[in-house]
Amino acid sequence: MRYAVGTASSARGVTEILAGVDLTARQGEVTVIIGPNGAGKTTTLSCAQGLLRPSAGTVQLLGQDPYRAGAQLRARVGVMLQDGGLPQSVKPRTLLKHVATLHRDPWPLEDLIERLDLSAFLGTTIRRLSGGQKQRVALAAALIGDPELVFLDEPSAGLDPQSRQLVFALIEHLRSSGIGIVLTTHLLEEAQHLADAVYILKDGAVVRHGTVSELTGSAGEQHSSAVRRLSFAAPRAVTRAELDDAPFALELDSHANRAGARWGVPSITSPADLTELARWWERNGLFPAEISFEARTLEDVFWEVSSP
Ligand SMILES: Nc1ncnc2c1ncn2[C@@H]1O[C@H](COP(=O)(O)OP(=O)(O)OP(=O)(O)O)[C@@H](O)[C@H]1O
Repeated sequence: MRYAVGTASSARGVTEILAGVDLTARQGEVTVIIGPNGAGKTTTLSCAQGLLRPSAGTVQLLGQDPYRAGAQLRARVGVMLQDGGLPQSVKPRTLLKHVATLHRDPWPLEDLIERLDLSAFLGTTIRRLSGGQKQRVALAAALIGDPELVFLDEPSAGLDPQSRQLVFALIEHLRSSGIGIVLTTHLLEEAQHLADAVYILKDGAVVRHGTVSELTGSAGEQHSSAVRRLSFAAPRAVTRAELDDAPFALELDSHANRAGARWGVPSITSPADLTELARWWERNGLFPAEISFEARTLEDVFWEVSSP
């Protein structure tokens, strides 16, 4: 699957929402779109699915223009919308059975029920389900046709940790079966865990894209690929004069208690930087109670690119 959207607009062609979205998603991969509220994630998915027609640019879905394509293309694609889009007065089993009959070779219903742990509420009217239960039914409805690719708009929003694990496992199963998955999420840990490719959208444009390791290794012009984040627990409060003497900007990670505070040093790029920091500890008699060292996360990159 490939699609590139130059500019998209509403059906009346008056509102420019996307300008600068060039995105390719591949079969057998999880492509994750992240970005602040209103960045254009749902609009990008709507263009890709053929629900909106871009006023400029091209969109290709499984080699076809999704806006003009017919039912045959739609049958190959699974879609889970942000608001669920489920009929409220039917029961999940009835709905899933019905959707299955619309497809030539549906996903075995009992297997999907088990994977998403739906059995306890299959006979309850959808209107009466909890948000997380509805979410899982919506995911099952997107998958029952055994699609070649799926679009999932915030699939884990509102799920409890157990249900989220089920959804993660199912997404990994889809990937290993060669299905393409395009999803949006606000959970950056989830994105980091699942994504083969990440696109960060801001104000209707892609501002960064790449694999998680590409993004966490190189985002931000001032950072080299060796950037790590070090944090340490100070044995006591650090004075203003000591802070002024520090070789790097220190960030307060947690508030001071009797044992001192936890400080972050975001810009350690070499052993020489570490030596300088250790000299500062030595000069000030600050032998840390604990030190940890972490690679930057997708969340760090997200904050860098989304801060004004
Ligand atoms: N039909 C429309 N007409 C006018 N403006 C729209 C339309 N649809 C979306 N927008 C605007 O376009 C922008 C992008 O919306 P979109 O729903 O794609 O964002 P999003 O990244 O999915 O946000 P969220 O994280 O809140 O779901 C928003 O400012 C929204 O108000």
